[in-house]
Amino acid sequence: MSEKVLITGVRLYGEGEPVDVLVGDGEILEIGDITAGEGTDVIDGAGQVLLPGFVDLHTHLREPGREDTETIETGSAAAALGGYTAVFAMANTSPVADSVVVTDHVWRRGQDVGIVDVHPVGAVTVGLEGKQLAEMGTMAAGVGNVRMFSDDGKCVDDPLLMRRALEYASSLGVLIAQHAEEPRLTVGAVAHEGPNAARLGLAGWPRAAEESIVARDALLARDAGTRVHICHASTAGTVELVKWAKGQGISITAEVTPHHLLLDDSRLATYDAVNKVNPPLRETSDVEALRQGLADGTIDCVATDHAPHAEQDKCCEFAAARPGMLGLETALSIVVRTMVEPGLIDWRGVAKVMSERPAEIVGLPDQGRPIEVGEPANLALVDPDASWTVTGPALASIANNTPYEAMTLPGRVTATLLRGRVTARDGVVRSKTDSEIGG
Ligand SMILES: NC(=O)N[C@@H](CC(=O)O)C(=O)O
Ligand SMILES: [Zn+2]
Ligand SMILES: [Zn+2]
Repeated sequence: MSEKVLITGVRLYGEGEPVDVLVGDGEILEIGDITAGEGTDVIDGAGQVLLPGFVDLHTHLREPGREDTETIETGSAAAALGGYTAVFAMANTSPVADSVVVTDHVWRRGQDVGIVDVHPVGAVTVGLEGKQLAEMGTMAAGVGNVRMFSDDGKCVDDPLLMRRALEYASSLGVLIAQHAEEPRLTVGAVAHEGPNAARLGLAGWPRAAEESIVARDALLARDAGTRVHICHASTAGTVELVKWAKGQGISITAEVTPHHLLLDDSRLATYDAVNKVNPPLRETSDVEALRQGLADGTIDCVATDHAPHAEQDKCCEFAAARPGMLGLETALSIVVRTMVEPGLIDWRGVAKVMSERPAEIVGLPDQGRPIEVGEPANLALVDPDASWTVTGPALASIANNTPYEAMTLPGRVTATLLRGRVTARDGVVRSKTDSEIGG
């Protein structure tokens, strides 16, 4: 019944001789020298690299509540165009995803759209208020099968509450992801605390606000015997602390965003709030440490922290603007620029940090799988030699707040397959009903 797709002359993980890959019934059926059968959809993979579909542990889709900036549908389109086959939608929506009603809605809506698996992230605390634990067990037991909990946007700063959350997570077998920001150290803060912020007269967000929570949570995870996941690591000190904790045998994982791998706080000189993000863009020494940490495995994976914001929430005074930037469609290209081009990782490494490790961290059995016969056909096809120029309005997201406006970036996702179905191809999204979305 389902259509077969044949990707011809492609190099798996960018390695070895080109092969043909036949996909059908949601699986990889055959790898080798294959002649297309009648009715088979053929994708010319010559010169291209085949990778497992990407998994984003950190996405903001804004539905419910801010559908003027992104919906599950438009965010799914952006994800498919970016090579993603699964994304985790953070809980800081309105209403907050702190109940099974909301988390199940997000899952169902994602499945209805059907172009990427949208996994709901449940809130750790009711209303993200940091006072009372949300009903994690009920959310985990829902249709949405919530396996990650986070108050992202806010830090679970109360150490006792964080300790309890980790204990519950342990018995439920779910992951707690922490937005590490000691709020007492970031009152009014809008930019990385350093010479640039001082010169520009912007209130500083010190590295210690992040690092003190990372250190504390590593110790809490040690005592609870549970894993803690650190969202959007942004400082050299965080890399050192995660390395230390792993060395102690503590169960800790960490992600880095594409923007923290590329950009630094020298961008703030224009006062353009497109560069405002939490945690803030840091210094070149931090960028370098994050790249090294990702290359050596201290930092486990790349996560976009895709954060759409409306024009009126960005085009205002720097201090008043909302933090966050788009990331789904540009992530692969930024990883190519910051990690592949300088020789820090190869395509096998891209598969690891954008697909395999995130799938493992959160326990998704059908994602980040090897490209082998019998495995689920969740795939991203990448043209390593392509380059493209980013413009906000051309992205599938409703919001336009990309920090890469007018930049020409290397590497482009040319096709994405979710369970054997082509969800994006040559910049066009294919919904379940084959109508076009976004663009
Ligand atoms: N990263 C951001 O600057 N903003 C995120 C929240 C968050 O990830 O902390 C958002 O929801 O807009
Ligand atoms: Zn955050
Ligand atoms: Zn976030």
